[in-house]
Amino acid sequence: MAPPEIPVDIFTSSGKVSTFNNNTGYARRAYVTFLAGNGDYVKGVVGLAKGLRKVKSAYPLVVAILPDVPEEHRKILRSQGCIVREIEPVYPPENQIEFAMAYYVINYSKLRIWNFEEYSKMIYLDADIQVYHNIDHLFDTPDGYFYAVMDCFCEKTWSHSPQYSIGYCQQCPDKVTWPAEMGSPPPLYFNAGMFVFEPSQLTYENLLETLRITPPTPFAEQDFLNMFFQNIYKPIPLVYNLVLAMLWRHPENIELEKVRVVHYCAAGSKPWRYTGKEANMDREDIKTLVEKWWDIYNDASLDFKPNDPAPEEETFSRTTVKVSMLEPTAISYIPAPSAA
Ligand SMILES: O=c1ccn([C@@H]2O[C@H](COP(=O)(O)OP(=O)(O)O)[C@@H](O)[C@H]2O)c(=O)[nH]1
Ligand SMILES: OC[C@H]1O[C@H](O[C@@H]2[C@@H](O)[C@H](O)[C@@H](O)[C@H](O)[C@@H]2O)[C@H](O)[C@@H](O)[C@H]1O
Ligand SMILES: [Mn+2]
Repeated sequence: MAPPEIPVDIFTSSGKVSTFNNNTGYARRAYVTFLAGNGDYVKGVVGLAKGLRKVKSAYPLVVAILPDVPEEHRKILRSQGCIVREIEPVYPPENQIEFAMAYYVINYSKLRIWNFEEYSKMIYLDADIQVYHNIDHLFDTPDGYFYAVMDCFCEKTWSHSPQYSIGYCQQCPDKVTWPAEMGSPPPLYFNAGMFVFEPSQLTYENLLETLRITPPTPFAEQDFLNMFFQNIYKPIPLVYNLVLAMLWRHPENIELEKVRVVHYCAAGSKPWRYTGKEANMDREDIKTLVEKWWDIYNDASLDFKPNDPAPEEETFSRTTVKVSMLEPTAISYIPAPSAA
């Protein structure tokens, strides 16, 4: 029996939300990203910080950095208004696994963000993500669930998986149905480049304890998080994390003008490394999305100014959206407000 419908107020606003500050409410919300190494991903974080400012997000950006991030990069991030938090690495148990990308092994360190207990709710964003329309309303989703966008299994990076071998993808479950002889279809699976979560010491300890006894798999912490949060995972609309491969794998599922968040995760699509030479990188939509990223990155008016006014009170239209809390196995979307 479906649980009762829980009316949920989802604010749609022109990008500003009042942030009352009695330490129990909105003030304990933040975006968080992850930065490792002394390479060029720091450009991704600067772009993200400026993008959130452009859409007038009411919340700060915390950057969880590994010890190997150089002081010069830390200064750049602070100069852009980021809250820089050094974390210790997290390594998976000893393994012979071949990760889909060798560097994925460092992504387990993302798990430290569950320990940021000074925040009641956070939205994690990869550094290769850009936010083009305000998504602050996602902080008002009901607590107790893990919200993220469903991934796609059609790229070669999935060639290790049974889904890929039979051409099955959750983005089009009727195209190739899951054969009965292979048991039940895989549970809904999210892309771990963006998710809405609640930091908690208990969850953090459970995560690390479970990791110690979980053999690593090709998509590293993304596979692990999907397994760990399987029973409370709630899919949210694709507009909140456009995995670029969706543009050529499932164009029928995408209305680009409505997309709020773009995830530059396809091979060759990192804007700061873009050459246009890899497969699909010569597409007009990809070129436009890379240009849009650079427009924000190069826009000096979006640089942090220390005396930037705190987001002022803003009237916002409040819509009450009934979100039936169906079991995670059924796709229950939080309808996306119309693009701002
Ligand atoms: O050298 C690196 C590689 C990755 N990352 C961080 O780890 C995340 C996940 O890696 P990536 O986005 O490249 O994986 P993809 O989404 O492309 O599979 C990045 O977004 C960054 O936040 C980083 O800081 N430095
Ligand atoms: O360490 C595992 C990574 O797994 C994910 O990236 C992959 C995965 O989503 C595939 O499904 C896509 O095909 C691929 O393009 C994409 O790069 C996350 O975006 C990243 O943050 C990180 O967790
Ligand atoms: Mn990414």
